[in-house]
Amino acid sequence: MSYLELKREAYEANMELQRRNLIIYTWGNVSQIDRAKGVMAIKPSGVPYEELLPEHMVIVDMENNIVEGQMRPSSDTKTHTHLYRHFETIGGVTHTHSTYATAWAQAQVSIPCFGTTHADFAYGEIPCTAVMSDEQIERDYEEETGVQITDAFAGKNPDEVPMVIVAGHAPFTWGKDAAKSVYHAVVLEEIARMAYLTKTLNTQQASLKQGILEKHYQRKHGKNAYYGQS
Ligand SMILES: O=C(CO)[C@@H](O)[C@H](O)COP(=O)(O)O
Repeated sequence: MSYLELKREAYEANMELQRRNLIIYTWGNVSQIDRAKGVMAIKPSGVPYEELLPEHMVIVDMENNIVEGQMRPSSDTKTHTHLYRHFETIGGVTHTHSTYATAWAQAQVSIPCFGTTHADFAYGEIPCTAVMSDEQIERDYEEETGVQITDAFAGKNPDEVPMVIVAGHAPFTWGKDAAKSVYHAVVLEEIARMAYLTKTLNTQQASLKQGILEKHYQRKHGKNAYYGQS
């Protein structure tokens, strides 16, 4: 894929985020990697989506060096590259401050799997990362955000749970490409909203036990259903 094509795909995914109403002003960002070239295209920092153009996307290598681009890459660049270096099957990363997923992140609570809608897309709970130490924050907040995410996925398969909420911050999602990572961001926001409403209904948690929901995930993904492709 040429840099132009990579920029175009990352650009289209960023615009889909806005079309899906997951963006306020310049919040959030989407990237896509070209693993053969060892670079990603990512949204430039602080540019309103209404003014964004494909040529504004910044090409960055996995050591966070700007390879091509006139603008400063997203302030979350180091988190994106950390995820690409550690989750070797992913091709796209999305970060938003979408309301319900961010509320769970601020509450520092993992999102339980209450039903099959959630289980269609994630195996078990959607983890919330541990709270970062002051030393981590002072050292390098964005890189350490990536560390907190990969630590939260120790023993987990990122293809089975293509989403996470970062304690005190907001969600990150991923997928086989930028478009799929945006799809997972939209799904996560709806799952987070449903889970919040389920909790506020203050009913005894439904009798659906986790085992049934995890079997539901395996049944759906085992049949390689559309949403089974991460
Ligand atoms: O999480 C944050 C800031 O806390 C970012 O997502 C900003 O909301 C967007 O930053 P840029 O991508 O424009 O640098």
